[in-house]
Amino acid sequence: MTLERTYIMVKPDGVERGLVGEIIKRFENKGFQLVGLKFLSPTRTILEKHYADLSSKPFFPGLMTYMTSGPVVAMVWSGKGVVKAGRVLLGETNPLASLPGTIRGDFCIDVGRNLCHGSDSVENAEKEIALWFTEGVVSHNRVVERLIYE
Ligand SMILES: Nc1ncnc2c1ncn2[C@@H]1O[C@H](COP(=O)(O)OP(=O)(O)OP(=O)(O)O)[C@@H](O)[C@H]1O
Repeated sequence: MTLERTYIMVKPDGVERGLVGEIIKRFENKGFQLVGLKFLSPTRTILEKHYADLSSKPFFPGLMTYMTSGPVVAMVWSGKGVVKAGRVLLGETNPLASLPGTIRGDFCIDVGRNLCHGSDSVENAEKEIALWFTEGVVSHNRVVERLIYE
């Protein structure tokens, strides 16, 4: 079975605030599989590609300053429906509109400090994985698979 994949990134505020483990834990608890993980200081070049569709927005310069303010944790998670479910785990783009129980609903307030990124479609997930994980990801058959999927 080829499972869906998504690109999840803990942004610099999430790293600085010590929420990397908490964010990973929520994806692990759900049953999704971690297949890519790295800690890096993103360049403007990669961020300009990642956020290309937002380049004309008034908040774009601030977004670049925020995203280059420190290291990020880049991850690829795999599982049934993981793109949509990942966005549910993250919460709304605006944290004040996010319900308690979501990452943004529980841990942040401002849209420009919303802790994490999650791909918004299967197509964009694959583009983002290709951008951030040029070296590829791990291929591993977990033994717990039959306890998570029927
Ligand atoms: N009005 C805004 N003011 C400041 N920053 C914003 C604003 N809107 C979006 N952003 C920032 O740009 C990021 C990307 O915006 P987008 O509209 O693609 O939302 P998203 O897909 O929910 O977020 P992400 O791609 O980070 O998961 C947001 O997560 C947020 O950090």
